[in-house]
Amino acid sequence: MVKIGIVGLGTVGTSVVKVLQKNRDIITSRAGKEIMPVRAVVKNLNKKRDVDIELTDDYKKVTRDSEIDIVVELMGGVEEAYKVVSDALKHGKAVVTANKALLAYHRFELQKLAKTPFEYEASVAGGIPVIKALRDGLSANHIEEIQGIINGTCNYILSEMKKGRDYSDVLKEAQVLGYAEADPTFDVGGFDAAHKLLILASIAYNIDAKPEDILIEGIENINLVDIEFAKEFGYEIKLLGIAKKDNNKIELRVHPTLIPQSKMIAKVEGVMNAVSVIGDVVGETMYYGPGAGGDATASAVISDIIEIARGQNKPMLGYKKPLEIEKLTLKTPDEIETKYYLRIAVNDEIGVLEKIAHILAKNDISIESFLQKPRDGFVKLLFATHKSIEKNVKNAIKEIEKEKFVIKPINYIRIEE
Ligand SMILES: NC(=O)C1=CN([C@@H]2O[C@H](COP(=O)(O)OP(=O)(O)OC[C@H]3O[C@@H](n4cnc5c(N)ncnc54)[C@H](OP(=O)(O)O)[C@@H]3O)[C@@H](O)[C@H]2O)C=CC1
Ligand SMILES: N[C@@H](CC=O)C(=O)O
Ligand code: NA
Repeated sequence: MVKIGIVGLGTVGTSVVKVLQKNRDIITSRAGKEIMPVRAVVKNLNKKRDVDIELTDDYKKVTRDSEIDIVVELMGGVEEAYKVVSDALKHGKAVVTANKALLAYHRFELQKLAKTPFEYEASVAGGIPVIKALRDGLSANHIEEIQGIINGTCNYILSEMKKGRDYSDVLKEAQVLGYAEADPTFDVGGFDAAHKLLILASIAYNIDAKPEDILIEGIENINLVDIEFAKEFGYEIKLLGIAKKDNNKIELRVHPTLIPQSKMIAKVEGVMNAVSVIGDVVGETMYYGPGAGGDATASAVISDIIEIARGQNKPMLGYKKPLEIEKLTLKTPDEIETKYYLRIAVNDEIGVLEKIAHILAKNDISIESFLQKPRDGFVKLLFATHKSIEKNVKNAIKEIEKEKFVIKPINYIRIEE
């Protein structure tokens, strides 16, 4: 028998206990042993629970109990969770976690500390086994690129906004459905997707970067005008996490992105996630499934528990020896190169277009297409650029915004084709 202690009995923890019971037959056969949840750590002992399990509010009763084999961390947060997980590792426990925020900051320290198995499938794209795909299935490949919809809450919000629904109503619904983080600004601000991207990048490239090192933009400023423009021009707007290798450099970024409707990833709706991984040997592979929610996440957490119960012990990030190839360096956000959509609201005056075109050209930005939409008393100018450098685009935006004919801050969305 394998005994587990669960730290955190919220959306995911409760589902883990329920699924271990509901699917006990198949889980026991696959693990070769019975898996028994013996105790759960919670913050509030007085809260009513949906599952019957011994409770404590002292995590050491799990991390230091000699009877417990695996500590499953499902409490969230960074420093408190780090304390719990490192205590478990120091006391010889195997660890399973769904906590991407913890891993975004501490994965390399935890890797050093872990002498016992450490699994984290649920931390990226919920129920999709993308960590196992990248760490195991694609381990013969140099990874060229990863692109993914890796936040279920944002994809749900963007999908519902297309139906004309209000942003804040949909966000509230995502919280009720158990998709959102305890603090939903992590979702809509792009930080949760960034945490996941950093985890994927560590497996793909062994790169140790922190959220502060990369470009992160959320969906808070996306509005119906952008969504309608996207539709009209054959694009969908998705929050993407992107990792791209460019010689010995790597770019990591999270931002709302215009994607042609014909692309598979553009068709991913609601809470579903999708991750495309391009390997130099295999070519493009794609993984699709539910990215958030109690049961989908529990499916991934329990797959890790089964793997440990079977006696498997793999290197945490997938590397048994130091890299033989040259270490990649991280591009600064300013160095990123992609296409951009700019929406500029201006007074309807002679010479405006010429002035804007001049500023763009001066900053080495070439226009791919252009559209002008008259509105009551002003004009909306929509530009799509050819590939341009982020720093030049930001400079051009600043310069154009200084012009008196510009009546609102300029909106921009990056394009991936
Ligand atoms: N929800 C989802 O779809 C997914 C979530 N995740 C990750 O899984 C983890 C759990 O998420 P979720 O279940 O949604 O979160 P919830 O907020 O629903 O649950 C958190 C649980 O942890 C307990 N807890 C929080 N802080 C402490 C503490 N200091 N000491 C003891 N217990 C504590 C809470 O106790 P109490 O009940 O008493 O308040 C609660 O039971 C997070 O890391 C999240 O990012 C990953 C993939 C998907
Ligand atoms: N809040 C996250 C939960 C899963 O990781 C999301 O919405 O994707
Ligand atoms: Na996963």
